[in-house]
Amino acid sequence: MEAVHFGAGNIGRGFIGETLASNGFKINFVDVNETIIDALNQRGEYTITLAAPGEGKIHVDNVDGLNNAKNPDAVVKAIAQADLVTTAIGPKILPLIAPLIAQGIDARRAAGNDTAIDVIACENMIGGSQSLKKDVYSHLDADGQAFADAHIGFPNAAVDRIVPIQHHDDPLAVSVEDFKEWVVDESQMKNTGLKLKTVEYVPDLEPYIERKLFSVNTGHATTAYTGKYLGYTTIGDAIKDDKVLSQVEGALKETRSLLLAQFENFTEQELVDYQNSVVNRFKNPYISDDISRVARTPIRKLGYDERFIRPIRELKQRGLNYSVLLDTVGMIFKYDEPSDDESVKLQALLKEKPLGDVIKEVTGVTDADLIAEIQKSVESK
Ligand SMILES: NC(=O)c1ccc[n+]([C@@H]2O[C@H](COP(=O)([O-])OP(=O)(O)OC[C@H]3O[C@@H](n4cnc5c(N)ncnc54)[C@H](O)[C@@H]3O)[C@@H](O)[C@H]2O)c1
Ligand SMILES: O=P(O)(O)OC[C@@H](O)[C@@H](O)[C@H](O)[C@H](O)CO
Repeated sequence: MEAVHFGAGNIGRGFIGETLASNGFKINFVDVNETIIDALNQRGEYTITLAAPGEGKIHVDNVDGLNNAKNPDAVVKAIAQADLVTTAIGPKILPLIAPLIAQGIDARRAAGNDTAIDVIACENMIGGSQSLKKDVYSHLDADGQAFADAHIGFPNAAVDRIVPIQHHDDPLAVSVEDFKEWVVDESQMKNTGLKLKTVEYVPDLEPYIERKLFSVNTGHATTAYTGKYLGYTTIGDAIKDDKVLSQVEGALKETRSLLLAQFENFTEQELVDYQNSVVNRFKNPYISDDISRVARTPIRKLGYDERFIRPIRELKQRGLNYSVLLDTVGMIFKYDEPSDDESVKLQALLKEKPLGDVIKEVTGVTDADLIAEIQKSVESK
């Protein structure tokens, strides 16, 4: 079996690659990073190290690399023959790879390959694969869309494993935490006969992606932005500070109350245990994770359906408390990191325009009361 995986970065090599290889796939990694693609082609294998006691090794082989900037035709050809397509490339990049996936689908149609296949976006976002589907469909004509309706699934997914920026001489080496979780919405699959070992298939992903995004990612981002505000540079150092820890616990208590109000899938105790284990993962002494990675792209993280604004909106709608989340949003607007284009853009916007306008622009919030509350939070920092 062959998989085409877009994004040979941290989570791509450090989690998706491991899972696909252990399920017997040959993996065609697609990326624009020449160093990584060349190394994959030269060696056809790489090693994952577990950032845990004993530092166990996982060997991934039967891999190669395709450079989509230099050789897009090879990517189209690979999709035409693939049994599975996955991505871990970042939400903002999905629209950029959609034309190639559409061409791959057209190539399957032209070759009469009507074997069902799924395209799974493994990104930190709600509705990632379905959002990619929209982008892909905008590059297909009516016949291509009908073919895709019949044979190509875009099941949403949630993936969870902390994989920091890597600092090794070997460009393929990747150090990851032991914990891993990959959940797929089986109701949106077309190739239901292909279920990967160690991946969980659920009839409705919403509770799982929201539990993940509003626990792991809200908690992680709260650690990062509060940590940066207090002068830290790594997640491990920040979470040792009681002020940071109590901000994280407060934010998670608020998202927990929302998850409990929304879903019947989890008991309060299950959510407490889940969120405690999440916070313990941030304390993992075997990992050094830069705040600049976890806080990256602050404008994306302030988005309408993202890890702060969505729970705040939904808590407000239910009359539940969101004061710690709101306080953290104030710190995101202060996030000033010259190496991060979105941070630079946000700080420039704040200089150019009235605060209320910037809040509307980046969060998409239209509720005047909530805009005023966010404004007050930013001004308090
Ligand atoms: N790292 C984690 O802990 C983690 C965990 C779960 C989910 N995620 C999600 O996975 C996605 C990737 O995150 P990451 O940490 O692996 O990032 P990363 O930067 O390490 O990897 C992204 C890869 O995409 C490649 N890329 C960028 N633009 C491209 C293009 N136009 N065409 C082809 N390749 C391109 C980059 O070269 C890079 O190798 C994000 O959505 C992230 O939220 C990350
Ligand atoms: O990848 P982002 O920028 O959406 O979020 C940064 C981190 O919180 C994230 O990558 C986590 O490490 C990951 O989601 C853990 O599963």
